[in-house]
Amino acid sequence: MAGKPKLYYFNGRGRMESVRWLLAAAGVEYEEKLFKTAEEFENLVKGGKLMYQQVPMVEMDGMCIVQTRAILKYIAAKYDLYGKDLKERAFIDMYVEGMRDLNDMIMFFPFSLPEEKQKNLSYILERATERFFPVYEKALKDHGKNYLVGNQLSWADIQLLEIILMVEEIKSDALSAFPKLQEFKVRVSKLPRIQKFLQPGSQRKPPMDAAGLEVAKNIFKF
Ligand SMILES: COc1ccc(CSC[C@H](NC(=O)CCCN)C(=O)NCC(=O)O)cc1
Repeated sequence: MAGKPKLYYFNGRGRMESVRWLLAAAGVEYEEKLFKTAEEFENLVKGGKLMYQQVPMVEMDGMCIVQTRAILKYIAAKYDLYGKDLKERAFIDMYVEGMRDLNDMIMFFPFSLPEEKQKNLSYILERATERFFPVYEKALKDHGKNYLVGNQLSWADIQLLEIILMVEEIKSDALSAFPKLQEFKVRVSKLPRIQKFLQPGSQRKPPMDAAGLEVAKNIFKF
C-alpha cells in the first residue's frame, strides 16, 4: 500500500498552494516536508530527487514529480477531477491556465518594489475584474450547471475558488459585480472536503507576510 503523498516545499503558499488545494479537494491526506533554511533546501537538492534542482516536488506513486503543472495534472487525472473527455479537459486547461496567470501576479506581488506596490495592486484588481472573472461568470451563466465544466467538480472549480479567495484577500468586495461567482463561492466552499480545508489548523497556508518573504528570499536566494 503506497504511503501518503509527500510535498516538499517551504512553509508558504508560493507555487505549492494549488497542489495543497487539489489534494484536499480529492480527499487525499498528505505529508509536508517544509524546509526552513537554504541549507535544508541544498541538502534536498544534493539528495538527487529534484529533476531540475527546484521545488515544488511531490513524492507519490513511486515518483518524484516536479513542475507545478505536471503535479496538478497528474493529481487531477488520478482523482477524476480532469473532465470526462478531451473537450472537457481542454476547457479545464483553458480555465486553469487563465487562473494561473492571475495567481502568478498575486504570488509575486509581495516582491514588488515599495514605490510600485499600489500600481501593481491596481493592475491585479483590474485584470481580475475586467479580464478573468468575467470569463468565469459567463461560463457559469452559459453552462447553467453548478460547475465550470461538465456536471461534476473538476480541477477548474478548485482553482477558481482558490483564486477568488486570494483576490478577496486583496479587495473584500471583488465579487460585487459577479453574482454567479458569489453563488459558486458559497456552494463550493460548503463541500465537506473544501470546508475542512478552509478551517483554521488545516494545511492551507496564510498570505505571504514580510517574515515569510524574508524566509523565501533566504532559502531561494532571490
Ligand atoms: C511568494 O511567492 C513565491 C514564489 C516562488 C518561490 C520560489 S519556488 C522555488 C523555486 N521553484 C521554481 O522557480 C520552479 C519553477 C518551475 N517552472 C526554486 O526551486 N528555486 C531554486 C532554483 O531555481 O534554483 C517562493 C515564493
